[in-house]
Amino acid sequence: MGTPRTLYDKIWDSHVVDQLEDEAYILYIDRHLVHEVTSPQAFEGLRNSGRKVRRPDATFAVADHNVPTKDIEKGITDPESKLQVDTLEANTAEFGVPYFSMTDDRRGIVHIIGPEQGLTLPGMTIVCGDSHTSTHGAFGALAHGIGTSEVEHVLATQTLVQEKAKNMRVTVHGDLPLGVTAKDIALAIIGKIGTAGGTGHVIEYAGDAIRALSMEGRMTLCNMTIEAGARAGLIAPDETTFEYVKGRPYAPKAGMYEQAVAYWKSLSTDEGAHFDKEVELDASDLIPYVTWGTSPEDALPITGSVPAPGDFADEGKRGAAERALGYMGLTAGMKLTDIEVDHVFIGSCTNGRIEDLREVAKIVEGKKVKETVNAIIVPGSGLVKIQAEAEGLDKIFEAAGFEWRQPGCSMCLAMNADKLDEGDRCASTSNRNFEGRQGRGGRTHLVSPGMAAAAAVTGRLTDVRELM
Ligand SMILES: CC(C)[C@H](C(=O)O)[C@@H](O)C(=O)O
Ligand code: SF4
Repeated sequence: MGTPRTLYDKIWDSHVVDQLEDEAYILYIDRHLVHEVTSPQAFEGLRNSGRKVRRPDATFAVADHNVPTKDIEKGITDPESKLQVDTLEANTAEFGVPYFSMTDDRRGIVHIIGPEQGLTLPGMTIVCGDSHTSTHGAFGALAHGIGTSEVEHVLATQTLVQEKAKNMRVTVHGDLPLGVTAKDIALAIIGKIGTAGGTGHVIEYAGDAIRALSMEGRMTLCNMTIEAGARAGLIAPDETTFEYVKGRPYAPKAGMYEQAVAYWKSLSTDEGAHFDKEVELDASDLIPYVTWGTSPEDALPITGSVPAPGDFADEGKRGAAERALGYMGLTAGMKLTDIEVDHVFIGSCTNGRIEDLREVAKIVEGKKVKETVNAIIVPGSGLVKIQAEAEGLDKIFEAAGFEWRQPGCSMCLAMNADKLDEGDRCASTSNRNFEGRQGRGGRTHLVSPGMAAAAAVTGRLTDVRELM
């Protein structure tokens, strides 16, 4: 028996190809996901040096950030967006990289289609030129974002130079109360440890509340791990994971699947393995969360009030709070439930999956979106859209007054036509509430899908439990 190892240690050890000097290692990459924003210079670099893509079969591309969510049949009108998507299409054709085009039903946000297609599997190393690659850690894969020069390196060599991160464990005990979701767990954790709380670490999530989460919920939680500053998030694979993966287009087929499961079962942290940092939470203490400021750590239970700068002991935090209150147009002390919204955005790689849409449908069925609110629902992929329509969810949404769109990143970061205007206030199921994130001067409150649905109906931030 060797030293007990964490799940992160195990995946790391099985992918180290070589050690360079100091702390730098060459890590083998099993899956490389590519989108249009961070890949153009990488392909250009390959072309300039006359290199090929080393493993096109381990690479997969899709356009998501710049795609319109309306009238996609008419193509992209914005010239910059069109150029980026056309460039990805041309590069994938030239280098032989598999690609779902803008008219393919299987397209969507890269972090939604990876799992959906079975491209994301337990024990893998997965990278993408995108910070929310942490999403795939929900499968017990070591998954993280990389920069464009690293995208080129991985395309050329199928390896990445990395330093090993430290181990951190976040344990969530107990059962989640009614109306509380994975999104609330994520916001509660970031509210507690801050956006630098995970810096230099890979976070493994453990505990009964995590085990009870669906794959969708686990993806939501791992997605937001990057907002806690960590390199990656991990959840050990279990029966929930194996069931989800089974039968997916790129997953191991019968025979191979059983062998794979036998291996995946070894992917958990050994008893007594060392964690450099431990955080514990009790799920039964949680209620629905919302952010009031311009950082994901500005998260509070919906029953709370907007804080005053003086509430923060740290001088830097006081200054940040003052600026955030100004930008958000909020007064210290006001109740969070008195904040009125004029937009609701439901979608993104955080909460654009089928389970999220079912949650929304449950809340809004038979109700109306408040007339002052502009509410859009953007499925995370074409397959999520098809599934939702097969279940009649689109009819429920449209009857309530939501706009039902085509898949893409959309108003999560406003690289396409879906944007907030100056001063607009939005309850959003996405992951970032930075200044200008959803459009210049736009104000974002991060919430779960149920909370977004509740805000759409009442026109203000609302405790979803009142509508259940
Ligand atoms: C455009 C892309 C590089 C970016 C990221 O890395 O996360 C985007 O997806 C985001 O969510 O801000
Ligand atoms: S949905 Fe948002 S967070 Fe996710 S990849 Fe797209 S822009 Fe980034």
